[in-house]
Amino acid sequence: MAGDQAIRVAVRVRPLSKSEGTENAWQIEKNSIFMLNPKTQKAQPDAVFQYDCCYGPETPTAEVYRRSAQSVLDSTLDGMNGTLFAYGQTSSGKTHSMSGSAKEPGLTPLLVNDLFDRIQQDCDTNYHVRVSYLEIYNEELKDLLSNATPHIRQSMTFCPMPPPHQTEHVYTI
Ligand SMILES: Nc1ncnc2c1ncn2[C@@H]1O[C@H](COP(=O)(O)OP(=O)(O)OP(=O)(O)O)[C@@H](O)[C@H]1O
Repeated sequence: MAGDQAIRVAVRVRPLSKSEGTENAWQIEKNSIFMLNPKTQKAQPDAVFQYDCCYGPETPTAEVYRRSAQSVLDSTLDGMNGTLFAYGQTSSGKTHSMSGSAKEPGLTPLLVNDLFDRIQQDCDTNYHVRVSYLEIYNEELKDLLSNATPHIRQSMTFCPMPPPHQTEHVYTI
């Protein structure tokens, strides 16, 4: 558990695409999203949604990681279970936030790099790191690390390997 809550919910709003126009339908203030009246562009006080964190399009993934994901790693290294997942409709930015790109790495590579940095700093402890990568789509489970999806395995090069005497890697497929 990070902080005083077991579950924390953050909202990240992506930039509008060209087809979506230029006028925002919302406004972020602290941890709240206000829906705007389309005519007046003013916040509608009866349409306010509160979350643990709200991020607008200007917030880089590294900041989202620092404020909303790093504490999950902290808790996990303290022996607790932690889960970080993205949820949203198609095109809302899940892949951008979780996987990202070489230019702006997502929460997964940022967390994995952070994990191995911390493992490297702790010479007194043996760590087992297990990785599985699954997709559930239309109620079908796909193993993304199997030989059937080599392009995905090849793309997983973000993780620097620490010296073998410090860490044992067990890839559970
Ligand atoms: N915070 C952001 N900043 C800039 N671009 C973003 C951001 N979030 C998403 N995008 C862009 O919006 C588009 C849709 O995002 P993405 O593919 O991550 O959505 P998704 O939720 O994974 O969609 P799907 O469920 O269909 O796979 C992509 O072109 C992505 O680069």
